[in-house]
Amino acid sequence: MNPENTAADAAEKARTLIESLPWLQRFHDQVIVVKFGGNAMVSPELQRAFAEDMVYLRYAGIRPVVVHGGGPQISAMLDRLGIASEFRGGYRVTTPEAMDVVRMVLTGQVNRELVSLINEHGPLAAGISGEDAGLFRGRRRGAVVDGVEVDLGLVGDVVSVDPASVHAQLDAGRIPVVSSIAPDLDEPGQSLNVNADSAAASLAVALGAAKLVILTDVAGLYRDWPDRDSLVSVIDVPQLVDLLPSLESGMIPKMTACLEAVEGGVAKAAIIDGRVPHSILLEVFTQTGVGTEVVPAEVAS
Ligand SMILES: Nc1ncnc2c1ncn2[C@@H]1O[C@H](COP(=O)(O)OP(=O)(O)O)[C@@H](O)[C@H]1O
Ligand SMILES: CC(=O)N[C@@H](CCC(=O)OP(=O)(O)O)C(=O)O
Repeated sequence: MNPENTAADAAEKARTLIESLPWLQRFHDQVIVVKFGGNAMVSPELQRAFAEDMVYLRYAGIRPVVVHGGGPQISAMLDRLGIASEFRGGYRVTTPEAMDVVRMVLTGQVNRELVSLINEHGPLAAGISGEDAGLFRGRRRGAVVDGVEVDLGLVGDVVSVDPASVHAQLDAGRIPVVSSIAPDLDEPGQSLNVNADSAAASLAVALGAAKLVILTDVAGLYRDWPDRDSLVSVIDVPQLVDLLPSLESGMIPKMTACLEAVEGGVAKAAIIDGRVPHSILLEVFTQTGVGTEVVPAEVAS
């Protein structure tokens, strides 16, 4: 082996490590809410890398909070059970029969799997359903599709958050892993299906998070989807408000969530490619970040 190459490699590694110093300082003891989308958790390797990243953030002195999705996993279970389901405006039309499956898959399956993957590194993760300890309270919502109001069934928005249970886990040094189900404020005993991007934004605001990071299965937001040359690296709130009506399907709840988070005081929301292992480490610890960042107007201008 050439000793000069070895020295150059070592210098490069040291540069990469030291580049993280300002971010370690910036995010020390800060909450970062990470939304892990169902489409980003498609392989065991990606799930494993995600669990490692959460443990890495925790030992780097950051307070990660995970909110997970599971849309494809819910669809697969509904298919197996022969229950029809469709998406309107990016949201799943949820019948009472489908609601039982949504809750079973999110809280009973996906949440458990993520908790146990993180806990392979030590007893760090604690699963919390949005229904536990009054964490979320929801209200039914519809959607407007092509100018027409659509009934989504048992789909809700989070209208209030009591973050005490999440704070308690964070203060105990744990990594909370949250599923996006909310009790219906208007109908006791009824649960609502909340889009996980939207639940993550509500939680990020309530926790006063420094950042919301959404992992999905594309490199970020494309201005002219599906034109791969139109990836947006930074967009501010007024620009996003202008763009939102032209967006389609899964990007509608995602970008609405980023908007709500930043308008609610979260300094930055990022959409990044969860198919790239460890992409969140690059987003948190490097100057340039990856994917699309949503920032308040005064930061971008
Ligand atoms: N403008 C856009 N930019 C990027 N992706 C888009 C856009 N419009 C629609 N999409 C679609 O949104 C999908 C991501 O949303 P979704 O499937 O709900 O992901 P997740 O399960 O991570 O929440 C992408 O895979 C892509 O097909
Ligand atoms: C209302 C609504 O659409 N809820 C979602 C909840 C899961 C989710 O958001 O999962 P992803 O993040 O993987 O898309 C659903 O039923 O699929």
